[in-house]
Amino acid sequence: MLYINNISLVQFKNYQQSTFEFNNRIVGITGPNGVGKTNLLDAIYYLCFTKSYFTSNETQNTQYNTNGFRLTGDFLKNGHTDKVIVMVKDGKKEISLNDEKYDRFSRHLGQFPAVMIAPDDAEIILGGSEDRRKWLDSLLSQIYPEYLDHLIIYQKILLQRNTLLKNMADSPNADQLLDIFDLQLVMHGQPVHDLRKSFLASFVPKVQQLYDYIAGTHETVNIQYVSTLTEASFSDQLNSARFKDMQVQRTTTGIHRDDLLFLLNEHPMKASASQGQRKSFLFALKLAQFEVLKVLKHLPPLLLLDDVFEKLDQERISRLIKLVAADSYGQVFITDTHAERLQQAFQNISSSIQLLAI
Ligand SMILES: Nc1ncnc2c1ncn2[C@@H]1O[C@H](COP(=O)(O)OP(=O)(O)OP(=O)(O)O)[C@@H](O)[C@H]1O
Repeated sequence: MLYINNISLVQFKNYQQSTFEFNNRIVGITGPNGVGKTNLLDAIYYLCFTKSYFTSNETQNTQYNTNGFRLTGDFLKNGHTDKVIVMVKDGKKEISLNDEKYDRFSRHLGQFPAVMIAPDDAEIILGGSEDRRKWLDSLLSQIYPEYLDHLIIYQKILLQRNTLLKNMADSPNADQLLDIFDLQLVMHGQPVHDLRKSFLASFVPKVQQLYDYIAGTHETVNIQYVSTLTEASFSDQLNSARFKDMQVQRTTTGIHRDDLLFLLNEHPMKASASQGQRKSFLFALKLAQFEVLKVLKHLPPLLLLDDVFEKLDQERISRLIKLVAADSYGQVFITDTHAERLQQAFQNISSSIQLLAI
């Protein structure tokens, strides 16, 4: 099991200096709008992921008019206590586990798995292809370490290739260089494509199952993987697009253009699904992600649920609460402006909840 027992926040967003003790598997965080409920969830997320869920700009995480923040959390993982400390000062970040500093933060990733579900996640459906790739990349990087390695190299080569395309006139051996870049793009892009494809094929049935449960009815959901690499071999595509790439001065084909098409009853969700249906789908997507991580990490991740009650009808809320209260889930944090609503929802299923009023 994975639990966080307590957390201390110093100069993190609106928290000057606060400590919270968590003594239950289900923790409700309540209080009026703007009091810092989401910020507290984000602080927990930060300790697990070495970054905020919402922004990579540390100035936004640091309390106004201060030059840094500190987060400390005591985790209980399979019977052992682990202390994680994050310190950000004057733009410099240090992270330690049990007083040992990390030289690479990526080593921390996956040790304390967590899944956040927040209202801004709607961007995964409504935003651009970049939002969907970001979600998929973050998930697959946690599952397959080699995925992140390929992706980082691919992006580096892509940048170099695009720079070359912009400076063709100054590069006498541009064609040879492009040949080398293309080989490397294929070498690192193809495995990313293959992992995205095989993962989604096994992931969609899980999402469908969870969607049906939350919605309480069957509506077909699907995730189509849209990639130029499915149409022809990547190296052929790079070859045939080379002239065009030179004209537009960027790489027009490859996994950096991939997208996911979310469908509800075979119609694009972005255009036709209601807000409640979209939200139910996002829950299904994130809870399927939770299940995948749980199997892989051999323990249930922390589940951080922000503003879950908005836009869901009573029936869907009840089913969701019943699901996350089940023993197969680990520690769950839920924010809500209404303490009574939260308490009632868990009382209805005879589940205990710690209510933390901020
Ligand atoms: N860097 C910062 N320094 C100080 N305060 C900040 C900083 N960033 C955000 N805040 C404050 O944090 C508050 C927002 O907190 P948060 O989003 O956690 O609220 P919430 O309780 O989740 O609200 P809601 O119920 O509306 O979702 C705002 O009052 C905002 O002014």
